[in-house]
Amino acid sequence: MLLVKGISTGFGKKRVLDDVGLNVKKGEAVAILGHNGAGKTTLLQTIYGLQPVWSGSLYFDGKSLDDRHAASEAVALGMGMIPSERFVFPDLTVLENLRLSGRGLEGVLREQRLEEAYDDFPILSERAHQLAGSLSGGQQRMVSLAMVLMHRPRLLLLDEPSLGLSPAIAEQIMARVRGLASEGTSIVLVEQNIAIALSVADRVYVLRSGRIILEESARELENRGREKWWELF
Ligand SMILES: Nc1ncnc2c1ncn2[C@@H]1O[C@H](COP(=O)(O)OP(=O)(O)OP(=O)(O)O)[C@@H](O)[C@H]1O
Repeated sequence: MLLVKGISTGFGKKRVLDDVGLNVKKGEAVAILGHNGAGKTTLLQTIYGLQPVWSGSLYFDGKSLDDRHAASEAVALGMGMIPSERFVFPDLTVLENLRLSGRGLEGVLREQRLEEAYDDFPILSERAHQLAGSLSGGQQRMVSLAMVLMHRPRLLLLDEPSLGLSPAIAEQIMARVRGLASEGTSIVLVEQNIAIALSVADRVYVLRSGRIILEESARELENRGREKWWELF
């Protein structure tokens, strides 16, 4: 579904990603692990089209993304991204956020997706007419995910979805992400919390100073034992 071949990028003269390669199959969940500043967010942004590619190539669903012009093409291509910072319109209600995200969808389909969002996260139905900015951090994260899912992306990019959430809420969100993968959505997940990453990921890549230093299955990483995890970074 996604093939990243030897990409490099950065900011100004500073190189942040150096010859990074990875692949994600249909319905596969891949986690990107690494220290702060390793380049994980930059990698997601580059895949989504928010960051120019200095060298290397990206392929999505077998097609080259070399001639992509703007990140605004990502949704039409079938990508969705949830950044780590809050990503709702705080002065709009939950329902208005979801409807806004679903603009461009045909009316019946949009209403159907809305109902599915409420099925995924019943609390959003209860809070439909509440301003999104007044919700808890976890509920806002649910709104973000539901907004992105209005377009049923084939590739979902998630930047630290569990950050700052209680374990119960994080698990609720990750359970939905696991469900999406089992329904065929490909996932790229950036996570600081390795246990949470392993609860979703089939495979992991470790990024250090902008380079991939390890790729292995989630099971292999699990088998190393928790106490060995940090040595990898
Ligand atoms: N807009 C920017 N302008 C200049 N440098 C940036 C910018 N965004 C990120 N960087 C730098 O790029 C490097 C990688 O940052 P990035 O956010 O991709 O890392 P990360 O692995 O996601 O870390 P974190 O877990 O802290 O978010 C860092 O050195 C960071 O300071």
